[in-house]
Amino acid sequence: MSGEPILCVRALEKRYGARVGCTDVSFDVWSGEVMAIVGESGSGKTTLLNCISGRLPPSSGGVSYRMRDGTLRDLAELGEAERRFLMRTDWGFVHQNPIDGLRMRVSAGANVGERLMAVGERHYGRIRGAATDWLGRVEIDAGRIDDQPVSFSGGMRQRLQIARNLVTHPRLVFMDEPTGGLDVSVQARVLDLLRGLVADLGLAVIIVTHDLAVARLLSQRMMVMKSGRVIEAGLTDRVLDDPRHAYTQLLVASIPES
Ligand SMILES: Nc1ncnc2c1ncn2[C@@H]1O[C@H](COP(=O)(O)OP(=O)(O)OP(=O)(O)O)[C@@H](O)[C@H]1O
Repeated sequence: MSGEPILCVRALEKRYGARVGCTDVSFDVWSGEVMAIVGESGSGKTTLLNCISGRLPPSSGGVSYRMRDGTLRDLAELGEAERRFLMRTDWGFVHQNPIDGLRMRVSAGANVGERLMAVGERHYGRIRGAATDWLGRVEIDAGRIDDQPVSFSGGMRQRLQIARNLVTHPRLVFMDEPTGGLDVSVQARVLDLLRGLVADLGLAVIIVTHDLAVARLLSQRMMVMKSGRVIEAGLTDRVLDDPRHAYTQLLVASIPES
């Protein structure tokens, strides 16, 4: 983590009519760091993630992203084609439910290969080779390359969704409760895998989770949200070991002893 931030969020607010989704949120993210956004249901995590990933227009405030050429661009000023290109190439989005991030009726290999084709790769052998390589990296047997994800377990589907996102070497990946829908034993394996890949690839990651154990395992920094606001932010170990805000203390105290 060095140099200039890859993402800058300033005074971001999203309202749904009179209801506040999130408000007064400002932070930066650097390459190679994982930032967790934690908080209870309804605290505004998903709203914030959707605003900063360009999926939802903020009511006010802004988000800027550092392009590969080093320029910092205001997302609101990008054209639709530029925004779509970013989403296909530089960014990834891992959904809680793999069904939202995969095409369930095309093969696993095509799910991975499709993202490569979207960035201009046309050579069948190279696409197949990259898909095989990525299935291996997410610990899916290469023999399943022609199977559709409908025949996969929940954990395999999630690992396939991760491969589909990472094959284009994105620089920034958004994750919305990536292990939320999985059994505990399966969660551990997916978390382990994510941790290794994020470190290997030097990705910037913004991950939404209500699970402080997931934040502890994956993130270096975290933000705690309550009623749409960030009430505490800092290094993950500091926030979890020495929470300053009464609400964070409550959240930390409610983690079951293992
Ligand atoms: N489409 C919507 N229309 C109206 N209000 C909404 C909408 N989406 C979210 N909200 C409200 O905005 C606030 C923040 O919700 P949000 O879904 O961002 O929280 P969250 O922390 O992600 O919760 P969860 O973990 O349950 O998804 C809540 O009060 C919610 O009711």
